Amino acid sequence: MNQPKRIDGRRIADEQVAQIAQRVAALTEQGKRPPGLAVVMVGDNPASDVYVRNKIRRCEQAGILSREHRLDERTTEEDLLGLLDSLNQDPQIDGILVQLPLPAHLEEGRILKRISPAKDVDGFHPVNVGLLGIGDARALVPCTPAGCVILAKEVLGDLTGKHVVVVGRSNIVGKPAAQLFLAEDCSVTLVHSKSANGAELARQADILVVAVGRPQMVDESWVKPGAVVIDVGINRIDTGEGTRLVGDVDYQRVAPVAGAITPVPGGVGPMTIAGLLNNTLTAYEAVE
Ligand SMILES: Nc1nc(=O)c2c([nH]1)NC[C@@H]1CN(c3ccc(C(=O)N[C@@H](CCC(=O)O)C(=O)O)cc3)C=[N+]21
Repeated sequence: MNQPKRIDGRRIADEQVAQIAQRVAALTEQGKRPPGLAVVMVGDNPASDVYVRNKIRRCEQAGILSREHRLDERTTEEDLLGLLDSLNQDPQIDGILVQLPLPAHLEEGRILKRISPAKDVDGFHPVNVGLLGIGDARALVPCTPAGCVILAKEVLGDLTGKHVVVVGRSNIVGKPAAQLFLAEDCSVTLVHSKSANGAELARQADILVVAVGRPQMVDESWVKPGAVVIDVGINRIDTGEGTRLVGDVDYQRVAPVAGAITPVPGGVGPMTIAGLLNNTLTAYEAVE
């Protein structure tokens, strides 16, 4: 394997955004409307703020129309559902994203179900979850797991027969990542907080995907020499002299063992946004 160890998610995401921008430019040059994305944010969470700004900036780079809806922290569920209904009907809007986490008084499940599956660019609606589960190509697929697959393919090429261990079983990353790698003909193991022997299972992975939300939890004892390690975590930790972003993987300890590894930042994060733009264009193409 003649590959650099550090997988440059930012560069790969830049390439994807450039490709999306070309496809969008080809549409608008024909006089067609651009694809449109609505980002809905309730309350202000400083981390969400950064992500939402990144999303808007990337939309601009790609020529995708973006609209930001910032709602007060105390917005009622009724008002939020009303906004989603109007976005579902809006002919300029192809993709709707409700930034998570939501304030506690809003029930996430009910809200995510209100987004039209055709505009569900996060891939969180039960219809899209189901389409992904049965391997239907019409599914809008969750952006972060889609980015993980692209990064693994960037290093390994065809993934057929690879053993993927996914650490974490969330609906937004772990479970859909398992489905997407299965669709690539991988063998897939899901490891989670109740697993009896997580590190031992993880050491069998050709591709280790870590999405647990615990800073630097995975060390070299979880990694088979030469494995491809994909770190989904983004945790802000206090270093004593300011804060720093770290993943769920202890990069310093794991990098010497791994065949390739994604850094944080600059790994999976930028790929998530590229996936969002890609889904917005896919949703557009389904209606135009
Ligand atoms: N409905 C919904 N969909 C999401 O996709 C969603 C969400 N809610 N809530 C929050 C998480 C988090 N997320 C990230 C996106 C980009 C970066 C990203 O671009 N990170 C950069 C920079 C990070 C930084 O500087 O803070 C990097 O890793 O290099 C990170 C995290 C999307 N999320």
